[in-house]
Amino acid sequence: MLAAEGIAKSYSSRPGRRAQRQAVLEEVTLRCAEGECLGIIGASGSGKSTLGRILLGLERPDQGKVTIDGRERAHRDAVSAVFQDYRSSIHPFFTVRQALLEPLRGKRLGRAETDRRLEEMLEQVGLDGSYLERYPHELSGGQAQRVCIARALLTGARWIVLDEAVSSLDASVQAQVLELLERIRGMHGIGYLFITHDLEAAAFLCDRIAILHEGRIVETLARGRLGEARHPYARELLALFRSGLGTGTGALNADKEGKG
Ligand SMILES: Nc1ncnc2c1ncn2[C@@H]1O[C@H](COP(=O)(O)OP(=O)(O)OP(=O)(O)O)[C@@H](O)[C@H]1O
Repeated sequence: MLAAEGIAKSYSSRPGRRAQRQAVLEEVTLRCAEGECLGIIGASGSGKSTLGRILLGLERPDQGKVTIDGRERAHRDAVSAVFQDYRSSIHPFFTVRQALLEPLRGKRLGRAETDRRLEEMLEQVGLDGSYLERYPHELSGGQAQRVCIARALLTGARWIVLDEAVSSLDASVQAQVLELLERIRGMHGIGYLFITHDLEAAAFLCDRIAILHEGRIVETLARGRLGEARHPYARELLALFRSGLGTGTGALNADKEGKG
């Protein structure tokens, strides 16, 4: 179980000035079981990416803790990430092979075993061995994001933080990558923390959706129970979604609330 308990984080809102701090997260508590997909949805500036970085161990909270199976500071290897900006996520001078080798460093695999793993992983994300020698600029956005997903899986992590991981892709490519993520979750039993502003995408992929508003999780809803939201902000968000004014891709054919 990946858990965050009582997370608080603030930043200095005016660097150099004294005691001017902006509270970004307050009392955030969540749990994500292995193999579960927990959506974290909220407007721009609500603190989603900050929470993602804390879950990844890239930043430390001012208060609270992140635990894996009850242990603190165990998350560095257990949690991996795929970010929105797939282009800068892969070093521009690295081939796909070099990018995918990064998480295997220190694993002492022979050349043949390494190649086998890389090709197998590429196939799992819908590419093949012919992509190994390509550079990032020779990939489409969807292909580059598939490489980032393959790299996250090669780390052997038990959870992946997907921070707006499909948001920069065209609508039809978004739908393909979401379907890929769902398939991979079934194959690997890996958990996702799916950070998004897109309720349609979250409703497609996630088992539960936590609604972040002004740094607090105001409500967490199971996918089939989105209609039961009680918090005014959650109800507003869902009403926008239903009226088609939400930020959804419009590319998904899923039965949003009934699926699963
Ligand atoms: N390192 C930092 N230093 C100072 N302020 C920061 C830092 N990181 C984030 N913030 C501030 O914290 C708030 C939340 O930012 P965050 O990126 O977590 O929000 P978000 O919900 O992911 O937004 P978006 O959807 O626009 O990416 C913002 O007001 C942002 O300016």
